[in-house]
Amino acid sequence: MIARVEPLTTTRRLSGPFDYAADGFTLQPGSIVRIPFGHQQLDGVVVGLADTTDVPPEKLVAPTSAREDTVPADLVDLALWMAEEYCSTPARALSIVTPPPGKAKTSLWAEPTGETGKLTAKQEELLQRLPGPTGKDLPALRRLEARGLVAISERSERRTPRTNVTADTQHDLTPAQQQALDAIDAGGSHLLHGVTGSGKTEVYLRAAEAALARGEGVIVLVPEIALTPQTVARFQARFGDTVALLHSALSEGERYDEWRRLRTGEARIAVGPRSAVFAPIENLGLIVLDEEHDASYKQDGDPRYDARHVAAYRAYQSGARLVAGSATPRPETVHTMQSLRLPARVETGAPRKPLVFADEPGAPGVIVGGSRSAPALTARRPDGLPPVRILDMRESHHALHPETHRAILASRKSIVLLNRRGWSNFLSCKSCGKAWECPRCDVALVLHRAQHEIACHHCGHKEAVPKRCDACGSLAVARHGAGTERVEAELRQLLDVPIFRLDADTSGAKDAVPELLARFLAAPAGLLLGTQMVAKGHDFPDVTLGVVLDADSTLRFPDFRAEERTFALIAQLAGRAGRGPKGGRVLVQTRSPDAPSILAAANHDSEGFLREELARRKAHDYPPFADLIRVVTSATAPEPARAAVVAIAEQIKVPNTDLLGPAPLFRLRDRDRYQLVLKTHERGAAIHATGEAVAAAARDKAFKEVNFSVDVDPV
Ligand SMILES: Nc1ncnc2c1ncn2[C@@H]1O[C@H](COP(=O)(O)OP(=O)(O)OP(=O)(O)O)[C@@H](O)[C@H]1O
Ligand SMILES: [Zn+2]
Repeated sequence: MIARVEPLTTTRRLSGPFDYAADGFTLQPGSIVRIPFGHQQLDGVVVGLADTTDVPPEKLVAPTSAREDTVPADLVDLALWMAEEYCSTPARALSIVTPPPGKAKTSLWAEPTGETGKLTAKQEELLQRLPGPTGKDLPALRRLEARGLVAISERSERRTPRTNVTADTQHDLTPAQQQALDAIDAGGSHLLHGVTGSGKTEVYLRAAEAALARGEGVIVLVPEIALTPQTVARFQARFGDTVALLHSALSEGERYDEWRRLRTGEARIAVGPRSAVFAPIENLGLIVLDEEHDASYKQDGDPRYDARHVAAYRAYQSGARLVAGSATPRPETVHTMQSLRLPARVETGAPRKPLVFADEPGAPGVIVGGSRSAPALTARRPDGLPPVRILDMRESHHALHPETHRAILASRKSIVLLNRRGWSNFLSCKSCGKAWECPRCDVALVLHRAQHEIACHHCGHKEAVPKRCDACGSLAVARHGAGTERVEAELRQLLDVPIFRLDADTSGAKDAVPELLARFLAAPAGLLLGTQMVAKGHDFPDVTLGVVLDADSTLRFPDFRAEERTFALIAQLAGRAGRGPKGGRVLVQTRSPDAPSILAAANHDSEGFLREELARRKAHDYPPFADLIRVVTSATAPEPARAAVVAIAEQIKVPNTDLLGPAPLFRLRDRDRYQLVLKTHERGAAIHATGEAVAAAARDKAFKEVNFSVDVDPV
């Protein structure tokens, strides 16, 4: 018997599989073997078995060992598909689906056999506490074992990840929820397009229950575990130990045990971020993609897979149902999946009353683009969503609009979003104009006052805050813009309620984020301030005010997704306010008060936004009407990177495909970069041609120093 093995290496220069003699091993596709490879020993994954080989017998060698844990065969197929789909290599794709390192932890366990005998009082007591772990009583228990009174065996011991425990409250479904559930149960792929707080999670829970009842397994994908502790807790509360958690913050032992529990079928629901799409679940019946618009579903390293696309393939491969849920779905998803609508919030507790704020006599209403004197409209929206007011900041020189200022003072509990961390975005010299830039990347350094440093948000470079300009010696250094750190300091002057700041600077330690979210949830009064992290799916019923500062910051990125991101961020933040019986409202500060994405978000009009956005995409031939593939080359000097991308561009000849570029990108981590973008109507052919062209360039000795990265469906 011959095993075809892909050695797990990261180089692009090697193309397997390679044949090994499999006699003496019980191997199957998905077995993991240690193999001699040239002068080294490597791990490899068996991708197929054969009876014959072209390798001459004297050269044919055998693996040195095989691991007990194996990759399910369908995940081997999935990885090989992914290698092609993302212009990666089989080895890189396979290394994503292999089991985590580690092994089961075992301990000794004692049980009474039912035999009786003469016992001392101490021994009597010992028997009373069984069955249980032997612990420090092992010697005494061994003596009882010798007399046949006790049986001692080795048991594997689960290392359980720590999570928030919540009580389970099962609701009777609303008619809209029931209709959605029925459609999901009937099979196929669906987009659950429900406004924020419409009870999407309850629909996922019921769909999962139905899958379990059919004997099927479930995968639930969430953006980031730390930011979605409530969703995770609700699955655990409903389904207990049949839920396994898969994410990177687990210890090695926990990760191994959770993987193993899924592999053996002891656990049947995997919950986790994007990599949980590779959970080893047999007879998969349902994949849930919560907050499907979230950018974290895209993997940054090679292969640059998109868990949403992989989930769709895996659902197709296994015949599983697929549910992608969001209040702000991507245009792509709306275009390709059948939509189920949850048009209104579920009423929780007493019916929501219109909120009257101290600064605003009379009823608040939906006032878009209005000033403080604009007449208040209706008392509350029929869909239960909070009214949103846009505040024009074009004339303002302060971080907070006077109305925002008053509203924050009047609100017990609020959330403020500013999608920029640090104190100020950049520093410049007032006399010579020098701007402080990263020495390794072409970007400005951001001031972090608490750390007394200026830092690069791309590579992590840090230096001391300059006291004078090193170009002209001037002492006048200007600080431009405001980030979360600065706004926090300003708010502290203003407020006597606790301020919880949530951004990449405050969320470093393990468990810091869920702990901060739990403290904010429990606090009777407080203000949660932070970057987009504050706009995720949190459910804080007593938040009555949501504020977005500098709402057009995401619009200023030159990217066809700028509108989509802006709309989603504002609508999601708005969705955090007014979820309880007290209701609430939202203020959006912006210098682009007429931007369609901002107006649509202020009206909670995702249908209108999607209609216009899809029309715009169609007019400009962007996804979902065309596919994009991005190739980036980088090197420590501009010329090799440029020459390599030109060589690739020259080799790609695909009909119905435009090449945009090559064009230089900004320098990153001391590497000069060039990019080429393919815009294509022949997805398969374009991927294939790109893969070939990049592989050829990677093999070319002239480009030995060049790194290549291919991004299919960049986000
Ligand atoms: N049928 C129901 N009856 C009463 N309450 C419900 C019902 N369904 C869900 N809820 C409650 O309504 C609240 C909002 O639901 P949930 O968090 O599932 O909304 P969501 O659509 O997932 O929101 P988001 O998009 O903001 O994440 C939760 O507290 C949930 O327990
Ligand atoms: Zn840098």
